[in-house]
Amino acid sequence: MSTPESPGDAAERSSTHQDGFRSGFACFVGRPNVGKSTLTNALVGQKVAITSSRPQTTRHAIRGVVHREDGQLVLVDTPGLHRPRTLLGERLNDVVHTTWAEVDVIGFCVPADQAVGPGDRFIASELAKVTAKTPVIGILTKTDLVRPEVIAERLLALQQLSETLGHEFAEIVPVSASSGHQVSLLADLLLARMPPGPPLYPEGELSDEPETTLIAEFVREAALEGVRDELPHSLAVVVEEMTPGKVLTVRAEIFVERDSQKSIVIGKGGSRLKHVGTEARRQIEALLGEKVHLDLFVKVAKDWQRDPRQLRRLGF
Ligand SMILES: Nc1nc2c(ncn2[C@@H]2O[C@H](COP(=O)(O)OP(=O)(O)OP(=O)(O)O)[C@@H](O)[C@H]2O)c(=O)[nH]1
Repeated sequence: MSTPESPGDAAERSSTHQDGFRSGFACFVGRPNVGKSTLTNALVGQKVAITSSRPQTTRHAIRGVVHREDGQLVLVDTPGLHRPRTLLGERLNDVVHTTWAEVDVIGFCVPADQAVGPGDRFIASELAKVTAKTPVIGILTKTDLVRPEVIAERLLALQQLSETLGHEFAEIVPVSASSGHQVSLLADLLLARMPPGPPLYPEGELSDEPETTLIAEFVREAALEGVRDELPHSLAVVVEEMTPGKVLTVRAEIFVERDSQKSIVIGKGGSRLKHVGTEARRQIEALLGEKVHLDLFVKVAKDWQRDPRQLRRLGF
């Protein structure tokens, strides 16, 4: 993983690409759990965003890069937009708004297995404030979960959201990230909205997210596994240190809000934490392509979601 090349490098590189090459940024918006991260992964073809069956797990704008013959699509994965109740909630919404203002196209995701509702209309009205000029593609996700008649019904309901959006959708497309149905069509439609330009990232780059952030997300995902009901959103992970050696040693701290949560994460005699470590280590090794020794520590940071100082320390 590296930073994008400098503009000079990009200009030089463009001469080796054919005319008509397009490149730019896209992001997906939608209620929590509608399948934005899964769709990002399906488009990129490798696990970069964190998926989970619980809402609000994507906290960072993780980028995946789709490399194609005719263009390059940089995908920005935002947190779920929600009505803010805590400082963390407000910060997450700011991240979303900033992202919308910067991208070339927005994919508005609505799941096929649920009716269009107030949550979707809320997002459409938020989008209306920012996206008068940005094309919005309506995406019906998870089409594998419902019958064709339902898909038709939902597509109609999705189209009607354009009234709240204030302008027509640039396209409307049903997809399934799980089966792969129409995923490459979606890539075509997104790419068509990119301006002409050279690749922004070297070939082979899939994610611009710093490795430490991805590693922290792997640990967080493993720590939440099986105890999501007890620890919905009160868990944060910071990678404190990565020390090269015979094996790379990674030291990470898991922050919880209360002592009771600390014992849940650790488990009887440390058994759960050990399992979390094994699971996260497997993913980190796959990411880095080398053997890793993972040291995990669990700490209590009281009410970190409401404390600006702690939020900064935890990277928000
Ligand atoms: N059957 C089916 N399930 C899907 C599909 N896409 C996503 N899912 C499931 O839906 C759940 C939520 O998916 P995510 O990709 O995490 O959703 P998200 O919109 O990124 O969620 P947040 O990060 O909370 O905003 C997961 O359990 C996925 O496995 C799909 O195409 N078909």
